Amino acid sequence: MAEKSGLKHRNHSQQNSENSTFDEGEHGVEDVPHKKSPEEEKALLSEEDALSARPVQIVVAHEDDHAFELDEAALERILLQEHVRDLNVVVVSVAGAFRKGKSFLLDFMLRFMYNQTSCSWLGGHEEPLTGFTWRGGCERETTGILAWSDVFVVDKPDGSRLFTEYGRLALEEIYEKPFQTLMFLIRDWSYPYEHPYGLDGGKSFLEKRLQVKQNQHEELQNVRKHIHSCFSNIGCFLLPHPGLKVATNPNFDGRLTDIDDDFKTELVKLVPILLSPKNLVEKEIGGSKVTCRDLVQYFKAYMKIYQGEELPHPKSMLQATAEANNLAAVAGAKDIYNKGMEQVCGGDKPYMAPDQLECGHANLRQVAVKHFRSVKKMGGEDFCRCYQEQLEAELDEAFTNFIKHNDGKNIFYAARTPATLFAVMFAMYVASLVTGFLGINTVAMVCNLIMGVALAALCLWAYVKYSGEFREVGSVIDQVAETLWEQVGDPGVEVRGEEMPAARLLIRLLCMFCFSFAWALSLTSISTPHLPFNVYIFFPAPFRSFPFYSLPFYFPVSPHVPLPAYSFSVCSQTLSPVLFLTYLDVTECDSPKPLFSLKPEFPYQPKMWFLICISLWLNPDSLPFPQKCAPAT
Ligand SMILES: Nc1nc2c(ncn2[C@@H]2O[C@H](COP(=O)(O)OP(=O)(O)OP(=O)(O)O)[C@@H](O)[C@H]2O)c(=O)[nH]1
Repeated sequence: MAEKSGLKHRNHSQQNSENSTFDEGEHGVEDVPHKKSPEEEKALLSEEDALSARPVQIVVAHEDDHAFELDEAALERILLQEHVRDLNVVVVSVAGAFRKGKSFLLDFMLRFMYNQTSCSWLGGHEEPLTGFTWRGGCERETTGILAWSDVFVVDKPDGSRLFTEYGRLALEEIYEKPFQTLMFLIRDWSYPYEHPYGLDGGKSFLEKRLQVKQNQHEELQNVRKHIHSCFSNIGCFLLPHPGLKVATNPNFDGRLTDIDDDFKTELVKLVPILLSPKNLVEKEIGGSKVTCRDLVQYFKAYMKIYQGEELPHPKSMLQATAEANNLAAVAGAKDIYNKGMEQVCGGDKPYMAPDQLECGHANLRQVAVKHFRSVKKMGGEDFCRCYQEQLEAELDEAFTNFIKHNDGKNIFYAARTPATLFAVMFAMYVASLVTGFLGINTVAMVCNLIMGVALAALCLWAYVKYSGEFREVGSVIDQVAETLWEQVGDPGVEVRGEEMPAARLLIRLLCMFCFSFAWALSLTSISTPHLPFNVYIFFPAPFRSFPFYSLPFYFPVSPHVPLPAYSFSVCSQTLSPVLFLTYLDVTECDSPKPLFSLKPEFPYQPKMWFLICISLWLNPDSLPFPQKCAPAT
């Protein structure tokens, strides 16, 4: 294979090399996919487009280690453009040994594609030839494979009834032939008196050359016998010599005035034979038309088998074709699924219920798999089943991304991380209080430490969300919180006969804590200053007149008595979650005080009431309703 490099420029510094012929050879392949749709035809045909378009290196040849590398991104930029990727592709390749004038010919083909509606597509007499880089001299110019960056969109005529009928009858035959059209182009043809220039002369010449003779080497005989069974259509074109200026003048830049008339006359016949819409042949592999998107898969598959030092075995080529064939069907089916899902829950669609999303996924998955199965593929049933499994796995993976995307639109989902971190902080706070109270200071310290870490994580997370920086750190925090949520959420905890995940319970408790704390702060307190430390017990307003108010607070408050001993519920069973906050202030008193005093100490706290509102909103059924309360005696 060979070559095209550099952008649109030309090097005329070297002289043209010795005469050579166009033929199929082991060197040089340059591919130009072609297409057209009516709306875009005009735009595409404009000269401006031609100026912005350029050759793109899609296969890079590493000459040192004799390896080829596919530039997937470059190929995808060309073939996966929105307006062409699903259209059937026509591939026009010019292959031949180096220095044979492939780029030169391709540049005339480009002129035709950009100006095919005009009869003077060949160009101005003094106009230098541009497009693929070409030059004179004996050193090779192009390496690897280049493709033209513009994909031409062409409306193929339907053809006459006869043509379709022929196509139908020939279908079976075409299916069996792996390749479509092969055109031998013989340049510098010097014997027009034996075989005239052009297609007819080429045909008679080729027939003679492809005759099988007994005295030929067996291998030559085999090539001649098999070539017709490989290609649906074989042709030959005899092109005259372009003239001495083309071949020997180092300053020749492709202008028509320097090219012989005979050559130009035949060129004007040759290019439309190859490129006029009615002559274009859509690429078919295994009997199915290949789209631009499929072509990407074929490139990838074939490049894999060309990695080795040796030419690939025909069997591995067939396998690569079957592989690419299936991969192309997978890509097509995935595209159907993705487009469908975009309609269902795309970026501009609002959050949707998970079960509806699941339902949409199930339907589209079925459609995609059906499409995959309906596409004609090579490799047999077992081979195809592997790819169907791959497709199903990829669709399921895509679905998990759609779920994430959908969840991202749910503001409550977004609040999961801070809620989890907040719950951790709260749990650690309570644990440190209890363990500290019990004198297990090491554990209390660890709990405090975890609380500090959770707080730091919460602040960091808030910063990441606000600034959009350190997103990786943010996603790690999200992941840890998610895991915690799932881990804690898994084991169900029964609360009032209701199965409740532990995470939800934790949040519920948190709400209750906020509520009670806020409530208590705004109410009456009792202090017990006769003790070595103050004890504040806050009662909600509705219970202010209850008899136990007058009880002497003579609790054996000591660091060895667990905190829950000081907490008590006065509500009936129906309102069990009512929580009275016992707040212990362990600062020592300076002087002896009366046994206890009853005084409204805390001013009204607006912020706390705000918290109550939030608690109510988040979890209304966990809140106490004092008016219904039947206090315990
Ligand atoms: N004799 C002759 N020379 C030609 C013909 N067509 C092009 N040339 C000349 O051949 C030389 C090589 O042309 P290129 O188009 O660069 O050839 P290429 O096959 O692309 O070469 P590489 O990029 O090295 O593979 C140039 O000087 C052309 O002017 C032809 O039909 N006959």
